[in-house]
Amino acid sequence: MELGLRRVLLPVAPAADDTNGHDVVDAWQQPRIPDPFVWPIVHDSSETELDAAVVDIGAATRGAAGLRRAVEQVASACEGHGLFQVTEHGLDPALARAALDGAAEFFLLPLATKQLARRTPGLVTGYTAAHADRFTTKLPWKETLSFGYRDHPTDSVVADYFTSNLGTDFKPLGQVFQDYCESMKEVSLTIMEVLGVSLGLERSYCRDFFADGCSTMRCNYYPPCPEPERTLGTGPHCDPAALTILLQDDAVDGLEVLVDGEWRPVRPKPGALIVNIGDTFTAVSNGRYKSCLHRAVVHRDRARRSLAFFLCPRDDRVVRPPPRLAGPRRRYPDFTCADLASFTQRHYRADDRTLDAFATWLAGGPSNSSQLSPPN
Ligand SMILES: C=C1C[C@]23C[C@@]1(O)CC[C@H]2[C@]1(C)CCC[C@@](C)(C(=O)O)[C@H]1[C@@H]3C(=O)O
Ligand SMILES: O=C(O)CCC(=O)C(=O)O
Ligand SMILES: [Fe+2]
Repeated sequence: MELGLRRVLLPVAPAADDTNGHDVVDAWQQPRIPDPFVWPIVHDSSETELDAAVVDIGAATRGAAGLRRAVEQVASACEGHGLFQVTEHGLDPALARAALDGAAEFFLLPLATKQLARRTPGLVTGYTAAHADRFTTKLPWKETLSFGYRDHPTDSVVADYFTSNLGTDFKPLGQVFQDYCESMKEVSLTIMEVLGVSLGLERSYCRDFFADGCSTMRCNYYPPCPEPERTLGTGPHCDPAALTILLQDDAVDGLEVLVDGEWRPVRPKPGALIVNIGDTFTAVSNGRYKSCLHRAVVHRDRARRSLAFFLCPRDDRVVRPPPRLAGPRRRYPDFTCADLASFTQRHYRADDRTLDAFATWLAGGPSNSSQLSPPN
């Protein structure tokens, strides 16, 4: 879907603070990766693909038998590695294609244009090139564009984000992502119904908990890499959100999940969406469901794009397990997603132990700032 972005005029002069951005996009052209992109340890990928359950979410909404099957599948997946695939989700394939193509077009624009939406320090939203504005080591081999989504009766927050940050030339792309986020929100709430039932809760409990939530959409662009074995597109981590719905280029894999000490590639069924549990839902389930530990690898000769929709509750909603799940022992302290976002964006680089580090921080843990300031 050609969105005519190529005719977007460059701003007069790039801003002075864009050196990192230029250094990064220049790195994409080098024959060897610059040192800041070298990750000290990059474990090999397993030959064994992840055996991810394929959940027919459409059948789950049509009757008791479909719901029962879906509940069994998600319970088993979420008590294990925390990832499954969904089919019959209702996402219009043309809209999915338009979103992937639109993201592809955006990332091919001149850096100065992309930096019109550069990330504001302390926030998730905005454009970044390899997070070079935040970190100086273990830089991820990627560019990202992230923006917020919440349902609103009259505002189109995503469409407005694109036009207000990038200009009216981006109105068509903004509308594509507005429509995409609305679809993702509905799919995620349907999945939340199944997750709620699987935890023995009222079918509406989790849907209601997240219905007025504030979500984040992240577009990832992973350029071809001359030394893919020495770096990572996205390092090992658990998503801080409650649930992530990932759409990737059908033909270019890269997502991997740690299972039994192996990094197992995720090969989605064509048309399926990949879903993983995040830290916030681990807390809601009082530790019963596992936040999926995953990473993204890059390729020598192929670019890759992925669209991640992160479902979160309203910023100020207190995250705690319902009484039925709280039981005698609480695994995590009460928190809000505003606290968690502040932690990951200001104090700590989300990784494979974000939730535990966050709980320690909340409890006034080690004041040793070097332990919590973003590692360079
Ligand atoms: C809350 C978030 C922080 C990150 C984006 C996200 O919305 C969910 C995933 C997080 C992240 C991808 C985990 C790995 C490290 C990270 C720095 C990255 O590689 O992008 C994380 C994101 C971030 O911008 O901090
Ligand atoms: O690109 C991928 O496959 C994974 C991206 C991811 O994990 C993230 O953005 O949180
Ligand atoms: Fe992730």
